[in-house]
Amino acid sequence: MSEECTHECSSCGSADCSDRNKSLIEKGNPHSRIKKVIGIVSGKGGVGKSLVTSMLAVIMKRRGFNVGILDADVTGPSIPKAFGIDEKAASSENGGILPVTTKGGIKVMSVNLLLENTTDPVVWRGPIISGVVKQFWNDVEWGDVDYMFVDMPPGTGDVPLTVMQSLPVNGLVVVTSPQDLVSMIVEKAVKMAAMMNKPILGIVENMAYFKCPNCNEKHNIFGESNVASLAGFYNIYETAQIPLDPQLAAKCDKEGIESFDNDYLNLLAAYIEQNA
Ligand SMILES: Nc1ncnc2c1ncn2[C@@H]1O[C@H](COP(=O)(O)OP(=O)(O)OP(=O)(O)O)[C@@H](O)[C@H]1O
Repeated sequence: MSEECTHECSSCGSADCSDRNKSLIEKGNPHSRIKKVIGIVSGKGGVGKSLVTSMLAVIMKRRGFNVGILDADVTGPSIPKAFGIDEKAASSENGGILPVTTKGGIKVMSVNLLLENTTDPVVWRGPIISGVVKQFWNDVEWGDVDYMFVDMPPGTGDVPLTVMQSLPVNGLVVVTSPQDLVSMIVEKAVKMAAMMNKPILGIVENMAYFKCPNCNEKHNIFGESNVASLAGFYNIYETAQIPLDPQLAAKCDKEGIESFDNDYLNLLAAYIEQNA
């Protein structure tokens, strides 16, 4: 328990109190049986968090598990597009919401599966957005899910904090770009995880290098990587690198992420299976 704890959870400002975090965990839907929850976080937006969430989900599905993706990035939802989902979420006979299942059998819930027009902006304040994420947990009938990947909002603000406190997150994967590593933005995400008592299962350095299709040489466009030293400093065992890859971008942006064929995240997925 934190030294600052006032034993009054509704007004106490201590973010690192384990009792407080436990008490805020949502119950979930009676028709959901979710075994492990893995949050995918980043220090800032646009570094490839949705891409990593989607790839890890696809790998776990290929390994034979029941997989779900809860798109908690409510103002910038990218998951339905990556999987080419056109349909809308339907209501269940129990009055809950049913997730949409991808071609490959992954269950997905995202605000874009509820909006009439997917290009409509979500202009909601933090507490409303946090409420939506809790509804995705409590009102969606997920059924059997071995691994639930949560695409978290970027940064260390109100909504990621609520997600970490409200969902029973077993571990986090931090996604970073090479520039983030230098600017220390990623360390804020790493330190937030420690404050919330959430283990970091791995760091993914995205857009780490470019491999020339002509000469096959690796180019460190943004300089030498220091992901290994950062991971060592914070005792994070597993690191992975994803290069800048136009084919991957095409799959992510044009509805084909389930057909990717690289092994960039295979070791991290195996580590998650063993340790989450
Ligand atoms: N390794 C990569 N190679 C090529 N393009 C990439 C790579 N990683 C991500 N991209 C592209 O960068 C864009 C942003 O990726 P993505 O949506 O996964 O980021 P994000 O961190 O989830 O963003 P946001 O925080 O806005 O939700 C996408 O168009 C994606 O295709």
